[in-house]
Amino acid sequence: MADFPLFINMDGRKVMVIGGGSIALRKIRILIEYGADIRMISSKITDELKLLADKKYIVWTNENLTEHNLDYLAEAFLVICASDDKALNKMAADYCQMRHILVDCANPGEVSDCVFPSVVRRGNMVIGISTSGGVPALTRYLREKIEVLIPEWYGELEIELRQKRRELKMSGLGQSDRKKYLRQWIAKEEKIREEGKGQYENRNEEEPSGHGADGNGGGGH
Ligand SMILES: C[C@@]1(CC(=O)O)C2=NC(=C\c3[nH]c(c(CCC(=O)O)c3CC(=O)O)Cc3[nH]c(c(CC(=O)O)c3CCC(=O)O)/C=C3\N/C(=C\2)[C@@H](CCC(=O)O)[C@]3(C)CC(=O)O)/[C@H]1CCC(=O)O
Ligand SMILES: NC(=O)c1ccc[n+]([C@@H]2O[C@H](COP(=O)([O-])OP(=O)(O)OC[C@H]3O[C@@H](n4cnc5c(N)ncnc54)[C@H](O)[C@@H]3O)[C@@H](O)[C@H]2O)c1
Repeated sequence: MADFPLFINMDGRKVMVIGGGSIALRKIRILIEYGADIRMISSKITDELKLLADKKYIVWTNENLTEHNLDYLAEAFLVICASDDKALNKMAADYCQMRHILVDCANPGEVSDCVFPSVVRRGNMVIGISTSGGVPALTRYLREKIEVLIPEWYGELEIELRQKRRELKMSGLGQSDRKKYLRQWIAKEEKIREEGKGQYENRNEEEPSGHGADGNGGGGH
């Protein structure tokens, strides 16, 4: 059965990552972009992860998870099982499921409530792509296709539309009128940006700080 796509506010949510290898690093890099409160448990970790711990992006517990210290997981919102010890990953996943803690296991065939999608991100606008764990290479392939269709300026457009929507709500217009105006506004603003592409890109060069479209969260993993 296909997975249900649910967009979760991860700001300040506790995530426990088990393992300190390449998969843990990949997941942690993604989670940092969404403000999660990241903990990692593993006695051996990569240099990049050590650097992230030193810079306080993550809190590192320098020991291995065992059946005796599974309570490290107790307060987590999400647990990522990314150790190379399959039996340990399974034990941790079972512990989490008993307690209704979300769990994502990096190994195929293990207990998993969720997977990481591939992401096209333009500011607050997020497109998540997944094959429900089936073919990650297809997920990436589709991400690369969709990225071409959605220019960076959609992030800025979303911020402008947010304000417009607020104004429309305060104007006392009914919902169906608001919907009509917003759709017209989106089409108009999109056209302006598409037609003035060159000009628009130059404008961004003059204002390197930009206006909130902070790019793609999916690439390079
Ligand atoms: C989206 C992305 C996010 C991220 O994690 O970075 C992601 N995988 C990405 C890329 C990718 N991963 C792999 C390849 C090589 C091709 C291949 O081998 O297939 C490529 C493609 C490439 O890199 O070109 C290897 C791989 N991946 C998994 C396994 C285990 C298995 O299933 O066997 C193996 C085999 C390991 C082995 O053979 O040892 C499993 C998972 N990978 C997932 C996510 C979840 C399901 C996503 C979905 O529903 O589609 C899940 C279940 C993990 C989870 O639980 O979250 C990221 C795209 C980022 C981007 O946009 O560029
Ligand atoms: N999801 C994916 O995309 C994907 C891709 C490749 C591999 N995998 C699977 O994910 C797992 C991790 O892969 P990797 O490349 O990061 O491996 P890795 O060898 O780079 O890292 C494994 C880490 O697990 C740690 N570890 C081992 N036992 C532990 C314990 N009891 N408690 C805490 N940490 C412990 C090790 O110290 C090490 O840091 C593997 O089992 C692999 O098959 C998943």
